[in-house]
Amino acid sequence: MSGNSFGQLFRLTSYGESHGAGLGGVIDGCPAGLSISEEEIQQELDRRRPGQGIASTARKESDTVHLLSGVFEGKTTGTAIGFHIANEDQRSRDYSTIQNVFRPGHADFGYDAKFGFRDYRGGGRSSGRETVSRVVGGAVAQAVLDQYGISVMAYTREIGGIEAELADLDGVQERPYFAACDDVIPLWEERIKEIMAQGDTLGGIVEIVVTGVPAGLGEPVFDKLDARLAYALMGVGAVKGVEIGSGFEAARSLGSMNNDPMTAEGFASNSAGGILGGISSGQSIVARVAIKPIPSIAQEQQTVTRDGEETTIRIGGRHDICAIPRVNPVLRAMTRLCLADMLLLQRRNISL
Ligand SMILES: Cc1cc2nc3c(=O)[nH]c(=O)nc-3n(C[C@H](O)[C@H](O)[C@H](O)COP(=O)(O)O)c2cc1C
Ligand SMILES: C=C(O[C@@H]1CC(C(=O)O)=C[C@@H](OP(=O)(O)O)[C@H]1O)C(=O)O
Repeated sequence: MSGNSFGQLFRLTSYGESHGAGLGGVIDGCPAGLSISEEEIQQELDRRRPGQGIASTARKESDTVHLLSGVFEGKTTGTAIGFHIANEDQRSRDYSTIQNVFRPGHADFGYDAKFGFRDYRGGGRSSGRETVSRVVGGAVAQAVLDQYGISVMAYTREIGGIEAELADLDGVQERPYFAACDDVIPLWEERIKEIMAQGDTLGGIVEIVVTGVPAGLGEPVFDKLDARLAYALMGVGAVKGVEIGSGFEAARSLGSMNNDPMTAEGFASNSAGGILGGISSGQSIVARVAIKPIPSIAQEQQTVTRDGEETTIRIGGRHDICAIPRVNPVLRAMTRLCLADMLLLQRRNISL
């Protein structure tokens, strides 16, 4: 266990740091003969790319993916798929201000406690930039999901406590709210600008909806589909909570309200979020992900040095105001990776 890989049969191993030469990965276990379009992978990367939209870091990267192996004439060959994304705008400067000081809310203290050493050029390995590799992995995983007609949406439900009106969302097939950098709704835009002017940052809630998952996918114990999905999503930086279906609201509900009545036409509601007993019910899978405010704020904060001396820090550099919406394609990618892996595990045991 190195902590750099995700998945059992469909496995992504990633490498790279925010201010190193670049980032990339190897995808193992992808079946042969699946159509892969480099343009589609790039489109997904473009949704996560820094330097676009009001909530984004000013760092400019093209995030151009180079497929190195495992794809020939547009199809997977069944061998390892290697890919690389070069860093182009590191502008690695003098990081001495954070070299020996822990940034509150960031990964510095934890990394130092574990390794006794860290790459202090920006976020290093803990930077949100690490998520480029997940987006490529997820785009390839979608080729497995395409065989089943499964699609995964990730869109914003809430920014800084302001909810998207449900009326806006109901009945809309594509739910684009702040799923890309330029479709922010006015109330959120206002809030982001206001908070940015205060040198502060924001969090929010992203909802994931998966359609087309056949009933019967998952495992009855330990590797339950909901457990694996929560694991996949919690492994993304800045994620502090995952709920499936009615989630935490279920704790305040009643059995008579929370149960999904069953009719000859199917389930009458979806409090379960599409998963019963760790196995898909055939309904849409619904998960909500809580994203914390970006830890790097422009205000002065209380902290300590690596020697334990009290000090203050004001963080400079190029930072997001909110990880949303750049995190949305990352969460979609993790959902895709999780489902592709579960489908291959299931295919090995039972035909679906
Ligand atoms: C897409 C994305 C972008 C992020 N951008 C920033 C950023 O610009 N500045 C920052 O301090 N943290 C940013 N974060 C959050 C940190 O990476 C994260 O809080 C840190 O690694 C600590 O991990 P934790 O929050 O899961 O404990 C970003 C995270 C993601 C997923
Ligand atoms: C560059 C990206 O976002 C970065 C995410 C990030 C962090 O701490 O998570 C901090 C900033 O970069 P640095 O590592 O230089 O401090 C952001 O600019 C990206 O996502 O591509």
